[in-house]
Amino acid sequence: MEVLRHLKDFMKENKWQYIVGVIVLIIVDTLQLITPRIIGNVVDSIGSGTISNGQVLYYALLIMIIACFIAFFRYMWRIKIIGSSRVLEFWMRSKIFKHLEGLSKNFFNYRKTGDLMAHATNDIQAVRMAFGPGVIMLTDSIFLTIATIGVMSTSISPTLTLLALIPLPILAIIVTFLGQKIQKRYKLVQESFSNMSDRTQESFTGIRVIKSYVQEEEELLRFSNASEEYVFHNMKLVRIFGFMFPMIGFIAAISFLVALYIGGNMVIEGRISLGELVAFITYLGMLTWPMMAIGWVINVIQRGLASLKRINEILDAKPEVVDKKGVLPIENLNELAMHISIKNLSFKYPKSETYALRNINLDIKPGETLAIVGKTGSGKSTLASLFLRNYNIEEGEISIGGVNVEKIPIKTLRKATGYVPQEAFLFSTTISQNIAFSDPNLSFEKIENAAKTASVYDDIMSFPQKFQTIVGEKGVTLSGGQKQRVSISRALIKDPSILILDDCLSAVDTKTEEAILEHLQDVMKDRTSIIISHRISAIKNADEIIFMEDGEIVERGKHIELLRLGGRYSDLYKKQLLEEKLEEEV
Ligand SMILES: Nc1ncnc2c1ncn2[C@@H]1O[C@H](COP(=O)(O)OP(=O)(O)OP(=O)(O)O)[C@@H](O)[C@H]1O
Repeated sequence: MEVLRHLKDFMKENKWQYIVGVIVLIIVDTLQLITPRIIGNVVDSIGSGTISNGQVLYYALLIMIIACFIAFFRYMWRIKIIGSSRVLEFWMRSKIFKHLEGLSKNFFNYRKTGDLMAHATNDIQAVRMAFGPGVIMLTDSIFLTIATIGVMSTSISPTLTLLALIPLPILAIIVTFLGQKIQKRYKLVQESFSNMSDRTQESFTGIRVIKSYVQEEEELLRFSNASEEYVFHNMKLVRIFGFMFPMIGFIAAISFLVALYIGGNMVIEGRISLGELVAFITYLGMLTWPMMAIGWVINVIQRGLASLKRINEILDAKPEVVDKKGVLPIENLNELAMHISIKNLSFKYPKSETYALRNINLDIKPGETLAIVGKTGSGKSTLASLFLRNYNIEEGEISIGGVNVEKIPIKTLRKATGYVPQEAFLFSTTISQNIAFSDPNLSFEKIENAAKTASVYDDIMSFPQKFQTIVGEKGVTLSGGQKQRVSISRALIKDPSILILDDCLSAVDTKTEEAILEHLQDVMKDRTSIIISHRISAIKNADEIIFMEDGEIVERGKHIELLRLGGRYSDLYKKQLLEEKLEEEV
């Protein structure tokens, strides 16, 4: 089956678990069929007075031994089938996670995190249900139904079987129909739950904004609405369950009624024995479950397949940026001269019609610092992301030491690049682990030095737990500037050949910014730095400054040269000087 293509390896590895599980399940079903027969025979023997006390005890013990075997085999199929479905859940989760990690940045631009989380939870769970309880229900509904009906009609009475079974297909139809309704309502319950959780999380994350805008009452109302909606959908689900179970009981009761009335008459007429009627009624009771299972299994498998299709879509997505044929075996970027050259580079984002970069030409010699300034949306971050090969370059080229970056393994390039993004993202672990993210085995001395270079050492030492301070929700909330500096330390500890600071000093005051840049000059003296900033004070010492507008370089040169030019850069500088002066006066 096409839809199972991504599960081939799992099926190969676990095929025997399922085969053994299903065989054991069939053994259990068969054993279950023996007990009513024994009870029937005992009843008949008691009726005719042809059985002794010892024989009754013997049959009772036999039933007990069968029950023990059934218990043991039930344990076995549970381990084999339900256990394998849990392994499948783990296996799929790891596969999806690994696959997502390998996809290019563009994939995540168009997918909501919530949707990906849903695939990782609800969809995987639905597939697990199909491969666990689904397999059991399918086996039971096929085997138990056929075998029980077979035994009832061949060994007791085909007419009675036919008449007593008439209501049971209605049971299967009702369970199928209501099962679909339950799925729909269950989905609504899940959606309203996720909506309520989102609301709660957002309220607590934004509590400062809520309080400062005195929106507590309104927020409470919004939360109550979400909570009420959750209760409303849950009640609808409860109602359907409330209807379904008595309905099942009612239909099963009609079957019993038919069996008792017609079967009772047959006993009176001597066409079947009393023991056979007792066995028949027990078999009938056993049939209720597979009849319900038929209804459930259709839904469980339908849902599982739909989820598997959604998961397949993710697993079929191919990373857009990969090492192409002819990539050179460069393990360390330092094997190349660090001369970066950009020629006629133009770039459009995938699915975008407009150019984010137009005809960029640059030359950055080893050890030099390139600074990029410009209005928001002018293409600064885009240029930085192309150094990291987050996207494929379609027009023009970037080369390092004369080698086109497409010929350098992506891993080598990214390992050698220290990238600090605009939004400082820290993991919810210790500061020390955040800084040593690229290599957990780095010495503490290196971690300290990286923190010193990024001027965050004193801040860290002022926390009670120092470098062991947990960052984020469960720990200390770092200020924006502290986060930015920890994230700079994380890039510096890599000892990068190229350092890219993407407007990552915006939350740091001018003095600290100067201190960081001074330290960086020492650390990066033989390496290349690219600094993107809105603040001219941060970049005025750069070897080359480019001013970007609408994806183009509109001015370029050193600070002094650009001031002399009297263009956009010089205007921006004057504006910022004025702002600084005003701030000082205030
Ligand atoms: N993933 C994306 N898909 C499509 N267009 C994008 C994407 N990211 C950015 N853009 C567009 O590309 C242009 C350049 O964006 P970029 O982020 O490079 O600007 P920037 O100069 O770094 O801005 P800022 O200073 O505000 O960070 C903008 O018009 C932006 O809307």
